[in-house]
Amino acid sequence: MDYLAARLVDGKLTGRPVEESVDLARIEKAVREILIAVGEDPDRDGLMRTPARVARAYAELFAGLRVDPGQVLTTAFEANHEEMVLVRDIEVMSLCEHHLLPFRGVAHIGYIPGDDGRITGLSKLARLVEVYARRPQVQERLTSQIADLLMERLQPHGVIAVLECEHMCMAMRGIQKAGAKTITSAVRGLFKRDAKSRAEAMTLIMAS
Ligand SMILES: Nc1nc2c(ncn2[C@@H]2O[C@H](COP(=O)(O)OP(=O)(O)OP(=O)(O)O)[C@@H](O)[C@H]2O)c(=O)[nH]1
Ligand SMILES: [Zn+2]
Repeated sequence: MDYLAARLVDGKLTGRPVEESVDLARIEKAVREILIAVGEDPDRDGLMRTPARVARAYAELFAGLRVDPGQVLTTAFEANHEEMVLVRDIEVMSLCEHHLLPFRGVAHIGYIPGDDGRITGLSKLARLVEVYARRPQVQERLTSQIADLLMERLQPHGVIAVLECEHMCMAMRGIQKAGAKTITSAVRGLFKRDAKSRAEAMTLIMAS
């Protein structure tokens, strides 16, 4: 099942399409207005169905607003693993909340399991990124939300989240600097207290 075309209810994915929970008609109306405002003819052939398409696209792109991120981390295993777990290069695609233009790049997420050795499924880290990324975002908040939820739900010794993204609002418009990468990090627990652990994680993250 396509995760983004579904909703999490009580920790289970339901087949309910995200379209059901956004006001498609209202988005359509707004997009039609935008087309008129920029000097286009919303009734010409190529644009006739655009407001409806954009509405469906937004329903998908903002699907994370209607998903409880905590539900993503319900699967945890007792593994007695006490060393760092790090998943690198998780694809990130989001929309900046200032311009509603995309920013994209990668996330690297690491954690050191807590005393109970509890770990989560690796895919859950990517799902967590997805839930928070599919909302109007700023990269800093996206980064800290990921770290904070992992700390809260997994109760590990520490979490580190590093995101490297390119923002289309800096590339396509405004200052027009394509290729500039923004790197944000959120360190929690042991990674914050212990420079050696943090350096070890950063070395693994930055290794190509
Ligand atoms: N900190 C942060 N800034 C962001 C992010 N995404 C976009 N921005 C910035 O948000 C700022 C909004 O600035 P404003 O001056 O209010 O808007 P603007 O006139 O469109 O700004 P310019 O992009 O400089 O033309 C810009 O500097 C963007 O580069 C993000 O994820 N984090
Ligand atoms: Zn922006």
